[in-house]
Amino acid sequence: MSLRIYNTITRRKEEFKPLQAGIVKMYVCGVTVYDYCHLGHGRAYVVWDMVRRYLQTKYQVTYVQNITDIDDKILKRSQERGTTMQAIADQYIATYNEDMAKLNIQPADAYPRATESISEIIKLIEQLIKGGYAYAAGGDVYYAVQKFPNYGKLSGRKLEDMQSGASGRVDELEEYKRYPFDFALWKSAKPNEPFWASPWGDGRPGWHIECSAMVRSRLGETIDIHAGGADLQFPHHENEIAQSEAAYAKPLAKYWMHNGFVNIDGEKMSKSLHNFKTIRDLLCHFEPMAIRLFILQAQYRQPIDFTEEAIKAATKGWETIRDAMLFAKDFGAKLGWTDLALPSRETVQAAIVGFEEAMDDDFNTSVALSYVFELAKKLCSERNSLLHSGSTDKDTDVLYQKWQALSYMTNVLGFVADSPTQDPDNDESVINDSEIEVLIQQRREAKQSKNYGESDRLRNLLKAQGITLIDQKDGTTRWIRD
Ligand SMILES: Nc1ncnc2c1ncn2[C@@H]1O[C@H](COP(=O)(O)OP(=O)(O)OP(=O)(O)O)[C@@H](O)[C@H]1O
Ligand SMILES: [Zn+2]
Repeated sequence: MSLRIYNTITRRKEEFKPLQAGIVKMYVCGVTVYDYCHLGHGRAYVVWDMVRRYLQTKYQVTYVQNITDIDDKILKRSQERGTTMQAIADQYIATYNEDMAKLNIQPADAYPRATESISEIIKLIEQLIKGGYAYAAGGDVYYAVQKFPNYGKLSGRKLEDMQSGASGRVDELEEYKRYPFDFALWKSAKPNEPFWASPWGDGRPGWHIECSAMVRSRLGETIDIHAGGADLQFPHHENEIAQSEAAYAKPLAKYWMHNGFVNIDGEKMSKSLHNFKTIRDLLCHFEPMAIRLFILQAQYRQPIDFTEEAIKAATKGWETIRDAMLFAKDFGAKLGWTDLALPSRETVQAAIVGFEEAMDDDFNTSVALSYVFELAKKLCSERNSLLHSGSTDKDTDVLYQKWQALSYMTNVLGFVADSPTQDPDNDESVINDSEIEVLIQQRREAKQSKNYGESDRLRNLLKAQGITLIDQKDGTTRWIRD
């Protein structure tokens, strides 16, 4: 069987055929950097990492993921903290990288930042104005959605229906818009905001245009896979299509992929709903690979309900996989195994047929994991007999083949069994002073907005990491390490 991918734009599973033989160009929409990542973000990037790893077994993959470092939310956070947008962005890019490394997500081949792509963005906007798809008004530039006949082709929304369902209100900051669903490509500078010079005056780019410009500059006019969370289908990806396809008259991407949400009590985990668990918080209680397993137990398009019990259950599952992965390290010498390196696909091909069929069926990791568990349980039962009686009555060559197949599959799914050796003086799992200050500041903001649940959560989070807070009479907070 060959790989089939559910393509959001055609609404069906299609055989995957890259544009150019042997090569895959993949672009994933990245985070807006103004806070710690939560489990929903973790899911998105674990899923795209798994897709990338599986594609890497057959193709040469170039994976680009942008960083949105210009945005109202980043600006607001920088004003609250009395610092610059860049300082906020740098801080949360660093914490993003730390969290994702713990989940064993491979770094992207490039992480273009919006602030570093301004000239490409301006060029693209100029091209859209020239083509009659965009208009400048009052220092802003808007995309005229009615000029793009295919508007709505990804999300299946029609402008007529959207219009009858809309209240007709126009954002007061976008007063120059001619039509309610037009969207900003460039926003004129407001007082105390960072800005860049442009042919339309000082200002900053809108969100959607950055991805169109970065796909073009990093990967080209048409790419193989464009991916992101299901909430990005509309308006973000719809608008990216409108921009890029109007400018270059070519499809932006051949396959559009979208991951399902992590929900809590039936609602999307999100910062704005205050119902989120940060990856950092979860890593205080759970092993990173248990979180990775929790995410991959579901097929990537299905919703996942977050509960602590479900991650506890995934922890048990992970321990079985981990012990089986470590089988060769623990017993290989005793059994006379000499080659403990990761096997090639050719070596294990016959033993991974079911696993690959599941992965070929739109990356069905839920079924693929059943093949991992089948082998892991067998290896763990041998592990028990080796631990208790010091020997096994099984054919050691057969056991070796099982271990090789398991190693191959777990590697494709991105699991690592060895906990990284830690230098106690440079232990990333120990919260550092600046991270403590950030959490104290967040707690102060939570208290100011009378969100006492959140302020208690932050106090407990710090307590769990051995940090005790002492509130002072003057409103400041001191802290000590236990
Ligand atoms: N609960 C979730 N489940 C799965 N994916 C999510 C979830 N929340 C965000 N994502 C995905 O994470 C990626 C980065 O999201 P982004 O930084 O834009 O945050 P966001 O969607 O605004 O999150 P929030 O709603 O919490 O502010 C996007 O692809 C988004 O779809
Ligand atoms: Zn994007």
